[in-house]
Amino acid sequence: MSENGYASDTLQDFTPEPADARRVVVLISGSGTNLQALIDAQQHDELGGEIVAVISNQPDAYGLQRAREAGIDAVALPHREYESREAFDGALIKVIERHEPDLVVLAGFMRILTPRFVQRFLGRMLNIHPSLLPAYQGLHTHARALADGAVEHGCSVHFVTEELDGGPVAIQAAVAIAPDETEDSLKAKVQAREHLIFPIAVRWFLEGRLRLEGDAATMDGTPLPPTGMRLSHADAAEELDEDAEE
Ligand SMILES: Nc1nc2c(c(=O)[nH]1)N[C@@H](CN(C=O)c1ccc(C(=O)N[C@@H](CCC(=O)O)C(=O)O)cc1)CN2
Ligand SMILES: NCC(=O)N[C@@H]1O[C@H](COP(=O)([O-])[O-])[C@@H](O)[C@H]1O
Repeated sequence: MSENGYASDTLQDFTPEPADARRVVVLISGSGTNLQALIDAQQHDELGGEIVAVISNQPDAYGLQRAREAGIDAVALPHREYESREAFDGALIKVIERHEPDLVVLAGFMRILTPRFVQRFLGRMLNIHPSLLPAYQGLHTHARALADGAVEHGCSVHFVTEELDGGPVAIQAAVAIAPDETEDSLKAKVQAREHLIFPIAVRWFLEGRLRLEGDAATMDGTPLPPTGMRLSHADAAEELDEDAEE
């Protein structure tokens, strides 16, 4: 019996895992600027875990080079070498599970994942999407927002579910669309925000603060609204600075 009267076997171990014990696998398809933001956060002890592997369905993705330069296991798994989406996802599951992740991160991963894959990692898989979900699910979000004459756009970090870009949102950041905005200038604005909110979302998940509970994302046990938490540029910078001071 412990001093406080509880049978020792009823006491849970509340000691959080050390940050370096929390393992992250990142899936990419391209340039990897979001991956780089995660790598940079890790190197400044702001990620709350360690990226143990980067996997790309595109063998020539520059993000694989970013991983190698950071000393991270970089794996090319060309989806075109598989006869079906299910076969590719099956191979992808095996590669991921070899690295025993606590979290799978989609950082510009451009393949729709099968229900089997999603169910395997449900609740521990986050995606960054270049719109203010639920607006503009799918592809070509910047061009669509411009074509609609939208005055606001942005990005969302969400839990991945079977519904494409329909999972519960954790964090959003918004940008204003200028009258003379181009697709390239809008993409640059949005990506600058992505590089701030994605590392924050990953860290909050690895710390156990951000979770998927049923159909809702929760933060410190409180359900989030369908559009998650809206972080301003100042909020995000402060969140990262605070961490840097710890
Ligand atoms: N089941 C899910 N799979 C994926 C999700 C999700 O929420 N549920 N998020 C996407 C990421 N994504 C947008 O954020 C996205 C990626 C890819 C596509 C898409 O249409 N892909 C095509 C191929 C396109 C190409 O190669 O350029 C396809 O897979 O046939 C839409 C949205 C990741 N997966
Ligand atoms: N629907 C998925 C999608 O469009 N994702 C988007 O791909 C880009 C990848 O850039 P990166 O490779 O430089 O991180 C990011 O802007 C991300 O929001």
